[in-house]
Amino acid sequence: MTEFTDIPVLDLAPLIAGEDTTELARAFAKAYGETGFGYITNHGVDPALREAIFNASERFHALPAETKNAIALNRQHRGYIAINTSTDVNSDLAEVTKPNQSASFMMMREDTETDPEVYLSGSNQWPELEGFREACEAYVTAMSTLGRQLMRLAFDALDIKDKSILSAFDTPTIWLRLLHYPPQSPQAPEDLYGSAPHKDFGCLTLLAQDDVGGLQVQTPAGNWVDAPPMEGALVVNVGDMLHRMSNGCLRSTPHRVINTTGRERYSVPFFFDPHVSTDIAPLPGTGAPKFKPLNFGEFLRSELEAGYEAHSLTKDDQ
Ligand SMILES: O=C(O)CCC(=O)C(=O)O
Ligand SMILES: [Fe+2]
Repeated sequence: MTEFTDIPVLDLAPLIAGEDTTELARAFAKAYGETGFGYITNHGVDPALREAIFNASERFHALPAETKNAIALNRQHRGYIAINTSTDVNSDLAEVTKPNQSASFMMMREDTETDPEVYLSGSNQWPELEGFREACEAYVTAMSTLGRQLMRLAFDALDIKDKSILSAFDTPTIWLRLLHYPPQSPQAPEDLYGSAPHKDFGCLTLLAQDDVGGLQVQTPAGNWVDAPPMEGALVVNVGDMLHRMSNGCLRSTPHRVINTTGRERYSVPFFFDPHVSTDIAPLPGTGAPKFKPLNFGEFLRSELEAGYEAHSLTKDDQ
């Protein structure tokens, strides 16, 4: 694998303008084949939506603990995760013994009802906070549009002729995560993380971060490269499912957050994944399959249940 020292930048202007994307697709293949991370500029998302989501996040995290805990994370994986309650139990990248030094609000697709046949279907838990739900929904609408455009670009980059798989993203599985990282003491133990080393398990993550910094990306040689804030840009990375679909051509790269800046940090990852009924397998045209097919819903169930149990246990301990 090619070693890297910085995170590439991709200008999305031709894609957003509906112009020729041949060069962009080539740049995408290189960036995500080598680094698995990129800064996306000229992505077309209204800066006002970004401002509104950060404002909503700050107001949410400033609410009293009991108000936030009233909507604690449920089995549909929606709601509030308090600090010191989420340990990355599935991490095979580091021995993670201490819970993440961050708190978050998780929103998923807003379904009108919970369908027992569809894992994670349901409605969200909303706090009583004026304008909060509206800000989340408007942001998610814009990011879902961008997510679809980026998935198409990814398949172009892989030279996939039959793009019928795109219909798996018509009713996508999404998470909007409003993260708050308090400052960590520079004297904190080395294995205390804002977010412990992990790979994202889905297809694409579109991350907005404030101006504080703290995100780091691991190189093939095991070094950590900073992914500092870039004004107006989104940090986009590939997760394990797109890695499998691409038959290993696009990388799912480990990353972590350590916030020793002395400042509070807010970030907003948006996870864009296919419907839970989707079977994930190397796509035709990517060569002899290196991965066995798996069902996304079943995969999520095994991934999330372990985390949920660990999270509930920590909560009860407090
Ligand atoms: O806060 C960040 O910058 C990254 C968060 C992250 O990696 C995640 O939520 O998966
Ligand atoms: Fe992540």
